Amino acid sequence: MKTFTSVADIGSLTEAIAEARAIKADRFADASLGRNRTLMMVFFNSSLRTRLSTQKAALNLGMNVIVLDINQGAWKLETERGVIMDGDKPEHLLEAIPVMGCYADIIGVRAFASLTDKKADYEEQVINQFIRYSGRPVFSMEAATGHPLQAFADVITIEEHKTKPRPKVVLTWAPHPRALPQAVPNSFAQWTVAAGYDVVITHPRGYELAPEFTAGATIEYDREKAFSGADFIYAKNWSAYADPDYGKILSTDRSWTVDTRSMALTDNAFFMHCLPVRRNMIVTDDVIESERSLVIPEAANREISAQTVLKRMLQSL
Ligand SMILES: NCCC[C@H](NC(=O)CCC(=O)O)C(=O)O
Ligand SMILES: NC(=O)OP(=O)(O)O
Repeated sequence: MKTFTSVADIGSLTEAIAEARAIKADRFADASLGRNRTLMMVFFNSSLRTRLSTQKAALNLGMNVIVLDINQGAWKLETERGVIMDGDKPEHLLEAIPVMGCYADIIGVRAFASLTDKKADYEEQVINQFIRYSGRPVFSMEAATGHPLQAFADVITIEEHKTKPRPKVVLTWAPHPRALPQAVPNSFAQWTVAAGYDVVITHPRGYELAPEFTAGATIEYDREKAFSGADFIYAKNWSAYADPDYGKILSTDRSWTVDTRSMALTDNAFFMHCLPVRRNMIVTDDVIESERSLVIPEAANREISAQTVLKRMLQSL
């Protein structure tokens, strides 16, 4: 595997899930595969889980790991070509990327959406430059439009907890005080449809996601109807995708907060969220602390999704 940015890169999802479960059963089976190989993780944005779980996965495979926080200690990077660099950014991505490629065998990139330039975001201009100019296999640690390591971990988690072959999986928008990217819901929709689940997406009008990510899912504006009979509730905030409101907050309606009343509409559903989560905005304390909450198992499976991807990339070197 040379790139990992979308579900298409993983090939057969059934095989990938089986491989992930085998890795989980014996995570040190390939402890020498990464010997003398270096993972470089490049962060343009903050992280807790991705940083720790991906490093842990690399260590399980015997790799060395370098972490670069672009906004803490590195030169500020210009990302656009043609800009006269007389401002506050001393280095251009077009030099920085091949330099990073000199020191790494595999590169992971976290670069969130700007939420101001929809074209640049949906063309994935930052991670695509890494793919083009680093000369190394590159994987997304959440880029502008997707978070595939999270969605892969979420699908592994659903596989571990489902009690029917085709569970009803509901992605629900929930309120948040800041404008957040569409990356997590985009990937969650893409991967759960690929996994063959009955996928329903519910949100206030105006929050429609990009159709290329939601194809195969049902959009249900009636939240009660969406929650009815659900086996899994996956909550997430995102900002508007549709023009002219791209990147904007259209609602902070707290009647969309997931609480015990809305969970009572479901078929005793599990609650899921990628974390970090704002309690009592996205979900109440009671629901996230309930025995049906899967937020910690999801985070634990981030090590497994990362290890599956790194293993395949190491095998391709
Ligand atoms: N990687 C998981 C989510 C990352 C990001 N959340 C955030 O930025 C939350 C920040 C806050 O709550 O202020 C997102 O939604 O894409
Ligand atoms: N879920 C997730 O990606 O968490 P971090 O942003 O903390 O890495």
